[in-house]
Amino acid sequence: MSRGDLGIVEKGKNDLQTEADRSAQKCIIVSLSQQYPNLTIIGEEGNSNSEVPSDWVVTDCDQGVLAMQCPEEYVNVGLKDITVWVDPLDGTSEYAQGLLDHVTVLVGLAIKGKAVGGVIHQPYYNWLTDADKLGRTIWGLKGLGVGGFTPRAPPEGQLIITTTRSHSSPLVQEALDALKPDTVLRVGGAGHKVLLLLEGKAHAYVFASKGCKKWDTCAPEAVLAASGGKLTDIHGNLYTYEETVAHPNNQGVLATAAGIDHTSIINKIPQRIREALA
Ligand SMILES: Nc1ncnc2c1ncn2[C@@H]1O[C@H](COP(=O)(O)O)[C@@H](O)[C@H]1OP(=O)(O)O
Ligand SMILES: [Mg+2]
Ligand SMILES: [Mg+2]
Ligand SMILES: [Mg+2]
Repeated sequence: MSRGDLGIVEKGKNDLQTEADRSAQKCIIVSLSQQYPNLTIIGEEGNSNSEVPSDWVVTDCDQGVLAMQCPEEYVNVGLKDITVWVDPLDGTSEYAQGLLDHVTVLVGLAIKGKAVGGVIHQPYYNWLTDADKLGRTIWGLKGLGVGGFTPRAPPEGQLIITTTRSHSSPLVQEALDALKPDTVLRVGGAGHKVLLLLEGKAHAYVFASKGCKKWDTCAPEAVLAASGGKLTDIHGNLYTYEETVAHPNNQGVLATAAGIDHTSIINKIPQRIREALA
């Protein structure tokens, strides 16, 4: 970004990759693989086993998190049960347009195919308002809770929905119309939208479209679940995250904040949309 050249590569229609996506992925994958050899890690930007500068490699752990009691159900988990899903830069389209606070870095942890843990790092949080306090890191583990931030409930008596700003379609709009929201917040990134749910700025995240992939939803799903919320496909089914699963989330995304009735929102999705995303 500061070099003035993002190194953009077009991977497909409305699907960019920048040098930041490539570099962040190398940093995360090399760091995790050095600390945990043989860990299965799947990153959005393909294989990244290349050399990286030594000061990119993270060799320490968060002592505050390590000091916590590991929930009983994870004590005996083996390395082969774990799949880590890395989205090194979520919200690339917005990043390329300079909407930097839409960007997050997502690391999701699945055990036997279930999304149970995740980190959502927002590197440019506060960039326009308080540059001295730039960035924040939110993590969650089902059974333990959310750290780095205190979730807040969305306002009662209204429905605020967050959705895509750069990947809309007539079907996406039709789903929103059916839900009759008071307000629609169109922002970039799956991580950013789930942060809006955690912050109490939106009640639901609705994306009745293909396009998101497993690395977009694994960490957000786990952090949201750790806070009491829920992320599923448009039919209300959980995605699974085992190593062999297909990457695309072809049945869309529907997520709700803690305390919001997920099923009642699912039930308002018109049949026509369900069939289109069957
Ligand atoms: N059609 C698509 N092609 C590629 N990526 C998509 C598409 N739709 C959604 N995504 C990914 O899901 C994220 C959330 O979607 P949206 O911002 O449209 O709500 C996007 O930032 C992008 O992740 P990424 O930026 O990591 O490539
Ligand atoms: Mg991408
Ligand atoms: Mg993404
Ligand atoms: Mg990405």
